[in-house]
Amino acid sequence: MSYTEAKTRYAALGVDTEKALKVCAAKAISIHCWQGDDVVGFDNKDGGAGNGIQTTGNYPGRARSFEELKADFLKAASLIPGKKRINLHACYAVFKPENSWVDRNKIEYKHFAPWVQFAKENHLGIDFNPTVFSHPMVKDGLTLSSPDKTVRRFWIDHCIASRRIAERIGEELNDQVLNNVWIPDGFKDVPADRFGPRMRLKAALDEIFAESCPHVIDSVESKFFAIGVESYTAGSNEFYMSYAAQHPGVYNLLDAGHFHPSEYISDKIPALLCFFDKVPLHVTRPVHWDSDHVVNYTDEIQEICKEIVRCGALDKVLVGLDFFDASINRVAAWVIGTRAFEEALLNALLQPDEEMKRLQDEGNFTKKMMLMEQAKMMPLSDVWEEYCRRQGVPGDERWFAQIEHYEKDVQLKRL
Ligand SMILES: C[C@H](O)[C@H](O)[C@@H](O)C(=O)CO
Ligand SMILES: [Mn+2]
Repeated sequence: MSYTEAKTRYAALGVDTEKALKVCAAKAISIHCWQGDDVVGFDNKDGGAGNGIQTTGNYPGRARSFEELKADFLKAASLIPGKKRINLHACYAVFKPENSWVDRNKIEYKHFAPWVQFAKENHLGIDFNPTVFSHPMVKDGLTLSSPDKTVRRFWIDHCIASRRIAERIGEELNDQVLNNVWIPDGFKDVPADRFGPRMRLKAALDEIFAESCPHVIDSVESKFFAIGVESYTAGSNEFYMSYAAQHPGVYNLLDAGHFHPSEYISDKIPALLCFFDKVPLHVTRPVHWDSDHVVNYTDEIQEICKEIVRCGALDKVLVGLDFFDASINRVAAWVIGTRAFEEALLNALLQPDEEMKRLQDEGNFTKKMMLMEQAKMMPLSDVWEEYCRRQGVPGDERWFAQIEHYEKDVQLKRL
């Protein structure tokens, strides 16, 4: 079927494909830089991801420097339709002879100015994160909730420094920058004290968020469990949700992989939208105990996008991606995951939502179900191809040939 025929088919359901194409293209997706190098960063050359975070796989061609990461990111971006931001972690500070290495509690805007230049050159927004892992100051698995004052001080100073950097990035780009705090703190086994670490974390957050940063949107990211912290995490969902509810301007970030395996963030989005004017997300694909597989076009990704659209919340839900897979080509992983999200977003924009809501409110659940099922059979792929054509990227699997060439000509030469 051609786009013109698809347009007519959708119009019969009351769906305007032209509007969907425009809205989809305007929604910015924050693409995480850390997929390109297995969350290693530039501030700890001999180290890798650790102390609360783990990447598995040994596929060749990992980006090892600022130049390589930028090149890989641009290659991926050239194959992805839609508006893009780049999500940076503090461990991606760019150290140069004139801006030599400093520890994380001493980082400054100058270490990220090269990223801002990159963003300006490529029309990207930027988001930011303090890096509270992969560092010797993670003591006994704890950071901001540690009983050791020196440990807490180090990480509070790092988070304050990160927030100031995010503020300056926002000033430079004349934009709002999401600055998201995630910490790995928790216990493998049943804790003797669950309250103390959370009270220390609460006090640390109060210090971190004390300064006014008008260009920063603050968020805190909960996690239910991880390998090595199976029994308890200090930053649980209830903890951060309550913190955000009491601190206007701080938001509870929902990571799709950080909940009980049968809990879905698609249902949490409309719940939070009843109370918060922003809902930041980490879109990822959980598989059993792992929270960070590459996003695919799954039922839950489709539901997440449907909720964003149905709630009229495209401006309120801040979409960031969060996956890292070192077992496949890392640039392809970016492209597959981000395109999958874009496909799901376009699909969500093509649903006959008004009609289905009306049927639900009238109690006509039979017809609502019929329409919901019918919508699954609509010619999404023709609209997708048209979207990609207008965005100047391949609509079908032909993008992959470009990755194969890039792998051969660039990535494999890094060995
Ligand atoms: C690198 C990210 O900050 C990290 O993935 C975090 O967001 C997370 O989800 C940890 O599981
Ligand atoms: Mn996350």
